[in-house]
Amino acid sequence: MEAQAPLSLSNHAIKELSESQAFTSSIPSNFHTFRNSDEELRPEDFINEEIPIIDFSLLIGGTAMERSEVIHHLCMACREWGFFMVVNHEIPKRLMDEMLDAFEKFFNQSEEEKNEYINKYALHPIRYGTSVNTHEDKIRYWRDYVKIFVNPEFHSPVKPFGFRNTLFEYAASTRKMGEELLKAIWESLELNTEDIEVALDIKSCFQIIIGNLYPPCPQPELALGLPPHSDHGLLTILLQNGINGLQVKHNNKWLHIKPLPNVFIVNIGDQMELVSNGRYKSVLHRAEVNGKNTRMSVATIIGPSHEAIVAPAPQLVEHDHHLAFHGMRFKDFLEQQQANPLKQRSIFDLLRVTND
Ligand SMILES: O=C(O)CCC(=O)C(=O)O
Ligand SMILES: [Fe+2]
Repeated sequence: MEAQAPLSLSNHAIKELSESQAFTSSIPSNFHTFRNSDEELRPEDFINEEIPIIDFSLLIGGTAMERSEVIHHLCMACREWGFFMVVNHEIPKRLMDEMLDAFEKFFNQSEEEKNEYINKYALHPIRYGTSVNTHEDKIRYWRDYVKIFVNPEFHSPVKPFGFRNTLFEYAASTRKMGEELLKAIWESLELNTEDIEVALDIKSCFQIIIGNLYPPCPQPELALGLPPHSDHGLLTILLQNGINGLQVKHNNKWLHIKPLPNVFIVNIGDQMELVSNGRYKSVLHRAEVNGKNTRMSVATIIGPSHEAIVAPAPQLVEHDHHLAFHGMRFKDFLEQQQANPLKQRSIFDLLRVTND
């Protein structure tokens, strides 16, 4: 089948493109992504049974013994996997559904309404767009998104009706869960819990909520929704609408992660790898698209405060006799990461301490 010519419009929503029927059988050539044949997955590469499961209720309401078992399990999950599933969390199913529904209504607005939030500046508090970084990327991705900063200052689009209230409640609930998980992860590194505030200024944590929309794609084997990347923060809490698409790299192999009802996937981000002196790995992941269904995800990224200079915890450096990374002010890290094309982990790799 002949490929369509590259699509030159700089910000053309994938949703409208998918619905326009302009590309019913083949997609524009600038959406073609390169994948090695060993990166192709087989259906049997679903591995949910093996992914570590963290029972949140035991972390906050269990006996001392139960809590310490969960923390032990978290240590293994963060070191060997970089991600885990969270079950028995306190976020109501009703709120999870309402959040997905609110984002769906956001994307269902007219292009004119959504385009109000197109913004070039990487740290603008509300940014709607397509692909990853429309102005920088040569390859385009089959994804529309809206990124909203919700803490320490809360922002929200005014429309659609009810979006703001749902976002506010969802942001507060995921932040609470994120803070509990962060404290537990800190403990799993055998660091003093009081030091977490000094190191990361969690009270003013920088929290972003990203709504991702991946409409049906006529050639899903050629396109990607999101290329391989790691997340910039400390933790990402991912909610999905029940459609497959998330893949993570584990032991050098891409694996499918099936979305399960009422379960969050949590992954370690770059700042956690940094502060843990490289003990905990910020995992590479990507999003596939499919030919039939619209996939949606809501990623909540919890980071340190903008002003925190994030560096490996001194106790870990001393214990390991090795400094794995240079420190950097989180805001500077973000500015660079968000303004550049998403190339695996390029900004993060610049902070790695090398011996030459
Ligand atoms: O849609 C997904 O499953 C992944 C989303 C993601 O990785 C992100 O927004 O950073
Ligand atoms: Fe991500």
